[in-house]
Amino acid sequence: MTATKGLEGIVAATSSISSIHDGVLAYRGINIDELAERASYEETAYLLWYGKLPTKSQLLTLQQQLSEYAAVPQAVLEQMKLYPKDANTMAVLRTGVSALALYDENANDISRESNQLKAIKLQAQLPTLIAAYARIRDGKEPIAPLKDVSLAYNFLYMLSGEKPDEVAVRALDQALVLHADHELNASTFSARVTIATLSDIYSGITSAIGTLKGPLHGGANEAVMNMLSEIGTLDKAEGYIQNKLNNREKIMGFGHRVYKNGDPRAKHLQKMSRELSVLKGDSTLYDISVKVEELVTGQKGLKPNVDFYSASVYTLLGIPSDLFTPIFAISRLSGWTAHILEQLDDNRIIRPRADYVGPTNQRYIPIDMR
Ligand SMILES: CC(=O)SCCNC(=O)CCNC(=O)[C@H](O)C(C)(C)COP(=O)(O)OP(=O)(O)OC[C@H]1O[C@@H](n2cnc3c(N)ncnc32)[C@H](O)[C@@H]1OP(=O)(O)O
Ligand SMILES: O=C([O-])CC(=O)C(=O)O
Repeated sequence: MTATKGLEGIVAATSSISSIHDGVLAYRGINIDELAERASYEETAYLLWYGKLPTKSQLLTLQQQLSEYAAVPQAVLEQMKLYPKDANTMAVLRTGVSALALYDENANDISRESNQLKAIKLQAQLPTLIAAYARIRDGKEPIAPLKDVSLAYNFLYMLSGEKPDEVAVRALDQALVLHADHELNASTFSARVTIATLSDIYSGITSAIGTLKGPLHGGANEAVMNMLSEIGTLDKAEGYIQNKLNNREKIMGFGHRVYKNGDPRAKHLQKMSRELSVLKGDSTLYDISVKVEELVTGQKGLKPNVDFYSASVYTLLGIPSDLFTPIFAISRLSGWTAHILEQLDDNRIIRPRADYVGPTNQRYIPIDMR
């Protein structure tokens, strides 16, 4: 038995949810470029869950369900008020989702019907949880979700209490479409591993949130923003990046396990970043990002991944950087839960082997002889 570090190149599941072939990402066979331009996040979530695009009435039903379930139990909000105000927002989300399970009497029902409904409920509740904590830690009261608005609209509204503008809603909606699923990425894999033991969906999602949190995965979008803030001005970009590369440090938002010739989602986020900069009349962040890309791609051949331009997009939307990875979770929730349903449809416990390389033929030494 020989191990492959990081399971690179290992095919660990069959799936019909999303595919990456020759650098093309597709959800249920539809190219992400087309979905990014034309689909709403709600349509995308439906597509991931049910395998086909919704009809008008199916979409309406989903939108009504998302509205109906968006409120979170008051007890969970009260607990959030007791969390430290400087808690890591992904830790808050992980704990919040875990708490939601305590108030769901069907939490441990793993039938397909119940899991599908819980997937919709979690999709509806995640934005509410995140927006509530963002306000609580700023000393404000959470804002109740609106009915009959899109998920992107509701999230922006619950953050500020103000009607978000159309451009911001469309930009966030498109970012959510782009992040919704990505084959067997680390967090999806951890959700599948958890659920394959026949554990409940909340456990699967808390595993996934914990996995997404790391800076080599979803946490990279916040790390990109920290880097752009440290750079500060365009003239400092070159020295900053050169110094990191000389020290063999990783540049966040670059590289990918699967894409070696570029991430097909990055161009959409770059375009969005450029357009939002123009609207804001300040292109500092965008210009620094482009310069960083030029340097990193030029010197290392590494291309930006989905996290790189999302950092400037979210900042230009006025969103604080510690909400970037939670926003990624809002979007990936549809992918995670689609994979959970798929795993349970044809389940087998996921249990690979390890190539043991430690000492052998050792004896027990009594404690007073060690
Ligand atoms: C949503 C997502 O999860 S997208 C990924 C988000 N993560 C990041 O942006 C973090 C930065 N990127 C990385 O750490 C990596 O590229 C990963 C984690 C995405 C992929 O990791 P792997 O597939 O294991 O790539 P691996 O680490 O083998 O990279 C190959 C080489 O490129 C280098 N490299 C990879 N990414 C970077 C980077 N961002 N900056 C500098 N060098 C890099 C590695 O150091 C390695 O060099 P070496 O061969 O001299 O040791
Ligand atoms: O697939 C991966 O390894 C990382 C990921 O989640 C993505 O790129 O969306």
